[in-house]
Amino acid sequence: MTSTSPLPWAEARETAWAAGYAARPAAVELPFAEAVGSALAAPLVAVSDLPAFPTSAVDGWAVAGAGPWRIDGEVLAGQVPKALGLDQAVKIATGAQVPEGAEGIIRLEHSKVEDGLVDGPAAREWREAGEEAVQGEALFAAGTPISPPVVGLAAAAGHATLPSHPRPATRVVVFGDELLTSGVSREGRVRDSLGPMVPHMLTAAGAAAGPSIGPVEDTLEAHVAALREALADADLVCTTGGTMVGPVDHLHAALAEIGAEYVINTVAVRPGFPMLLARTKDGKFIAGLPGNPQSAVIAVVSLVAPLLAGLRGLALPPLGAARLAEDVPGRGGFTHLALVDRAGHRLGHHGSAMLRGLAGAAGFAVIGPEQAGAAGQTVELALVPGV
Ligand SMILES: Nc1nc2c(c(=O)[nH]1)N[C@H]1C(S)=C(S)[C@@H](COP(=O)(O)OP(=O)(O)OC[C@H]3O[C@@H](n4cnc5c(N)ncnc54)[C@H](O)[C@@H]3O)O[C@H]1N2
Ligand code: MOO
Repeated sequence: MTSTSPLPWAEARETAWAAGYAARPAAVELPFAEAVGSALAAPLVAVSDLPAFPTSAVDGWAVAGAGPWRIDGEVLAGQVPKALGLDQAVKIATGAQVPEGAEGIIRLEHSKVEDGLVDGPAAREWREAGEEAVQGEALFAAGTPISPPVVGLAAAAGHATLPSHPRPATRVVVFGDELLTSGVSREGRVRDSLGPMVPHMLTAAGAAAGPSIGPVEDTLEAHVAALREALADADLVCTTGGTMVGPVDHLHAALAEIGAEYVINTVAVRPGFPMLLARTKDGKFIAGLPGNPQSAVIAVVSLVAPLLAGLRGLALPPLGAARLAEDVPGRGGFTHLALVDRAGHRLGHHGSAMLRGLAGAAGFAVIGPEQAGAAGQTVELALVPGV
């Protein structure tokens, strides 16, 4: 590991995001399923009025003139009604186009039918054309996150695709001879928990995550080969383990070997400080997640999720808030990311080698450098993608 001073945590988040944003792929028209989770690259404009025609809000009778009204057929949703004559009524379904000439609708439950005539209180119980939007109106500005309701509205407003930034392809490369992919941990060897877990977090953070690679043998040659294999079909490769200076920690040497340059090399955060972000000459990213499983997740939260947000054209992921139910110690000059539940209590089993606390957490309470958290205090909460 080259000797650089760890970057302050808040700055590391912003640096990772800015690197992603600057490298975001050109916006293209993407089908909804691929656009969701990105940001609009152009304003979303209504292709038609919304509703495109007056639409009944109730099941009832559309009427014209003075009652009682003579019943003349029915109009269902999806049909085009004929114009309504004076003193006539047509049975109408919720969502059906209101006939021209209609002056009111009587709700079915308020109507009385007798001898082919209907009577009851009529009101304008329909949605006017263009009530939600008029043709050509900008519904959302460029940069708006494409959430599921934005997709729904885009469909309602007549679109089939959205101009947005494609999901970055990602691969996870798991380093470590000591790792097992089946059975129980034994004889100095432990089950790989990161290969099965991290891709789901990447998916939740907006990536198209391919299957994990590894465990990779603890030699420099094997590390370099695995990195090259992963980079061949990924925009971002997340490695796990090997970030430190142990006898078989080859990540830094492998990065040098493939000519990658550091964007971030260590972050002033506990746990997780050996995390890093590097970039290859052809602009692909490599995130080095520490091997301790909770530390690896902290690297996803701190560097990878902001990077992916930038690559999708989104703003830096906002932090939530947590009201601490108990005191939380600081970590000197480092930011402390402390697992808390929804009530603001610290979770047991929160060691950096453990996932048990994380699995039941609301997120990481952020205790800044040279600070401590006090019971009752509201602090920022770093959210874990997919949790
Ligand atoms: N001399 C020092 N040693 C260590 C320091 C230090 O400052 N000085 N920092 C510690 C910290 S903090 C961390 S975090 C780890 C980072 O280690 P590496 O990224 O090099 O990871 P490994 O050594 O390969 O593994 C650490 C630990 O995690 C287990 N592990 C690794 N990968 C997986 C996986 N896919 N699934 C489950 N568990 C995994 C591995 O068995 C080790 O127990 O360095 C400390 N050391
Ligand atoms: O940074 Mo290590 O991640 O404290 O366990």
